[in-house]
Amino acid sequence: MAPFNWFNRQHSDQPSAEEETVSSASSPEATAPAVTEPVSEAAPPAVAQDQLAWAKAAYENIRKRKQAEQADASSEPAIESSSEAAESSKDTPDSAPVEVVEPAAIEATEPTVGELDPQLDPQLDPIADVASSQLPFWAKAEADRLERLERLRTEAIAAEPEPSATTESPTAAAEVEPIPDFVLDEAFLWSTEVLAAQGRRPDDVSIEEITWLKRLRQGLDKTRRNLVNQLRAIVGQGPLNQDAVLEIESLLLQADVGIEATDHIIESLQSRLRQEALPPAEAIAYLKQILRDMLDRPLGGSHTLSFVPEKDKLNIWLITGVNGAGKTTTIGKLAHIANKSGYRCLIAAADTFRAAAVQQVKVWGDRSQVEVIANPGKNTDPAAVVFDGIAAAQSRNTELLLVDTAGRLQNKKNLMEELSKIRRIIDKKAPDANVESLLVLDATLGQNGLRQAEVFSEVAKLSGVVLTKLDGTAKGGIALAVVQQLGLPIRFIGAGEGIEDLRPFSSYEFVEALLSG
Ligand SMILES: Nc1nc2c(ncn2[C@@H]2O[C@H](COP(=O)(O)OP(=O)(O)OP(=O)(O)O)[C@@H](O)[C@H]2O)c(=O)[nH]1
Repeated sequence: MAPFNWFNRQHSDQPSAEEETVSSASSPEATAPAVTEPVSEAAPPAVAQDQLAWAKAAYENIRKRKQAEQADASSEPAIESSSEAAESSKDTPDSAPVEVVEPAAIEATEPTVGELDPQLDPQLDPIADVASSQLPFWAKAEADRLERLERLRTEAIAAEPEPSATTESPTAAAEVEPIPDFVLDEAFLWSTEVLAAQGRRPDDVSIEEITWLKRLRQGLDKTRRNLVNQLRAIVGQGPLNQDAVLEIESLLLQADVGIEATDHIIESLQSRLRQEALPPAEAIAYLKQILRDMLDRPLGGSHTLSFVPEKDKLNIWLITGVNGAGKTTTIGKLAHIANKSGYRCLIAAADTFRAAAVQQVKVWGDRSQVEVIANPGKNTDPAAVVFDGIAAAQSRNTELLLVDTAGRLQNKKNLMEELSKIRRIIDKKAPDANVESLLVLDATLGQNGLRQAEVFSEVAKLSGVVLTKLDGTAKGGIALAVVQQLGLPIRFIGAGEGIEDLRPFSSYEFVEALLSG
């Protein structure tokens, strides 16, 4: 299965027709559109049924592609013993076999509604009386989703067997296995909802995309559970009032959203409240719209085409950030995507402060099969490395030159001078190049990361942010704080140490991962 590629629509920042409507009517004053809310937010049964059909089609398409790949692979001579294969699969975490969980076992691991919402009345058993209209909207949505998931498992896994299976005994059909590397769980259903709500077709969805969305959602799991549980308790009390809004304010601050972004969100909510009381489902949908508008605002308020290097032209991306934020890893991931997307790419190892940093960049260059331009001497002038990198790029018609720069914050003045000198070299040596200056920010640092970003934004003429480590303990609110306080767009997010664990940022997917329980 092809990894993420800049030229296919394997990510969702391209607005679908529906989403375009949303973004053009996306001012907070507009009523939150139902069309882009995943069906789990108490959608009418017909939409839920469509969603189930979509999920089944996506699962079936992925399974057919997987089986075709396996058939191709089995027709090639075996090159690894099973132990070697197990060994090699350890190197690429994404391909590490994920347990194939039988539907019954999935039942056991699927958290019940009570587990999801500890503050909820444990007597509530939405599955038992799903028809009951007395249920709060979120409990009904939860029950709908669990019911859909159950049907998805039974219908999708027991779906029509492949033609090869029908020629064998009738029992063969019943033994049609689920996709070996793929768990058909609640996160799968959520991922298909997010992709379907953005106008994607079930036949163009890949395992990588679903895996990515599951990992993003998992990384924000703790924040989401806390936010959603408490939000539901607040909005479940009826129309939002001022006390409720103040409770939401403290929730946002706990999620690392920061004062400025929180104030903006609260003001938007209150201005809507002055117009009319918000029913619970609309309150959460409206809050999502506010967050999406904030995240898209640095892009001019509407969706933008993917942030991709211009073909047949020199693009120079300066990668800045403090040591440990994930700069080198991000350079390796970007080089990998560029290489797989058919760009001629080069890396310039201009973080010469530590010899180990140059060596580390070379390791990622090998992994992504992209050449690294470096000066072996000690304490080489970074600007000289950039000069050599540009010269090499120009002589080879390179399209993307990734420049690893110094990350030390110890001395802001030196850092400023070094980055300014690099920019002067670029402006002089490659005046026609498209230059981006991306700050790599460790999302787990929360507000501390924001202070780092402010320092860099003063010295490095930043044009965007890469948020890393969203698979870790990040609360996620830093994304809103960065766009609100620095006015910088988030261009990519990293959610893992593997070379595939970087995707273009999608405000829609991020907000769904943050707020869709
Ligand atoms: N879990 C997780 N770890 C990450 C991610 N990105 C980077 N890391 C890890 O964070 C650590 C620092 O990453 P580097 O790329 O070396 O960071 P750097 O900014 O280049 O720092 P220096 O190497 O000191 O210059 C490494 O252990 C990476 O594997 C991510 O998205 N998720």
